[in-house]
Amino acid sequence: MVHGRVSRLSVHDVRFPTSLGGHGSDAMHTDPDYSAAYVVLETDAEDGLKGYGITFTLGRGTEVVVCAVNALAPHVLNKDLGDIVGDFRGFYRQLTSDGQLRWIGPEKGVVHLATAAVLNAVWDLWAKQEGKPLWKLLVDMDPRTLVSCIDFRYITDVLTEEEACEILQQSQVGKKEREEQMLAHGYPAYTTSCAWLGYPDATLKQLCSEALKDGWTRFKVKVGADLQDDIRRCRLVRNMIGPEKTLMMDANQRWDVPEAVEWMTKLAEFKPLWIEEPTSPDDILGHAAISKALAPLGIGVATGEQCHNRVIFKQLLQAKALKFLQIDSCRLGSVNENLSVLLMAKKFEIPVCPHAGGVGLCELVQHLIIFDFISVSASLQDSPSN
Ligand SMILES: C[C@H](O)[C@@H](O)CC(=O)C(=O)O
Ligand SMILES: [Mg+2]
Repeated sequence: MVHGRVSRLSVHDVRFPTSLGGHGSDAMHTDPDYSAAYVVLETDAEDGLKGYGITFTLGRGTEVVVCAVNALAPHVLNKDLGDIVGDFRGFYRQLTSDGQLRWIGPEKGVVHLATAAVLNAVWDLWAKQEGKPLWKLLVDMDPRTLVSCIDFRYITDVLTEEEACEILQQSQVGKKEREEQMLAHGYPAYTTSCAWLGYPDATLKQLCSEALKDGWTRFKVKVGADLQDDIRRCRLVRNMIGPEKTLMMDANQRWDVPEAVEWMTKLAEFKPLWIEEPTSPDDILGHAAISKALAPLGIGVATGEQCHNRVIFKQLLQAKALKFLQIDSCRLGSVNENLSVLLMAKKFEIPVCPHAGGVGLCELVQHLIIFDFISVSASLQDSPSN
């Protein structure tokens, strides 16, 4: 039973100098310092449990997110945890509808990243008080309670609360077996760690051969800055991993729409499963055009790590703009909003392959994707997450 009144919210600016080694670099983020706005919630409960929540940021961006978290703090402080999670939809809406802060959103950008950090901490505290990891808290929750955490505003044209409940009800079949499967074998993953854009070929080769030895079968390569470099690097990786293993490419929003099609046509010989973020994350119709053009080449479009909210995901799905949907545990408004996107993806039969390239993201998103497999999608087809 959840209990306690939130007595303290602290937020820390945590940064790692990853840019020094080119770790995490891509065609748009050439000097990323992996960072996080790190929120800690304390309550007056005697158990002494704390809720920890983060949002992923890069370097100086963290300062701005920390300010936004502090601006949201009054919504959480002195609130009863039972009241928060008892009306989680209302609490989500309270945070995202702050009459002064929503002007700098709404439900997007810095203020939404801050919302994610705060709500991630609330979910963490709830799970800890229940004595379960987050995925298990979600898996064990009855469908009605689960959907009561979701704000359906702006998405009822594609997913109503009733439909969401039906999806969850239908997926009750085989749930126990899928949970056992996850506990025994885990969730399939891919690696991006061999082929950040700032790595010289020698590093790429060494990391790729180590990853092969470690048993990795799916590899993502950063592309988009220079075509000749991309051809050389993709050839190198494809030759090392062989024709059977999976290769993905990620352009991190570098191209215009026609450029994306042209560039990927030249990289098609390396047989990528997907091209990730080929263009602006806001360009829904652009993604749709790229998807249509690349489908005959067997290349799907993946996107989502910088997708602002459920509304943009809704439109990407409606426009058939993506073949792989990449939720991000800290970009959307935490678990609450991610639940709505998982359910929409199920309705459109699009596999979810979470984004996790960033500090803390792998640790967070594994809870969402394990829940997705057990309680929503019930499928591992086309679902490698990193
Ligand atoms: C800046 C980040 O490292 C970004 O490149 C991560 C990413 O796009 C991914 O993992 O995918
Ligand atoms: Mg990416």
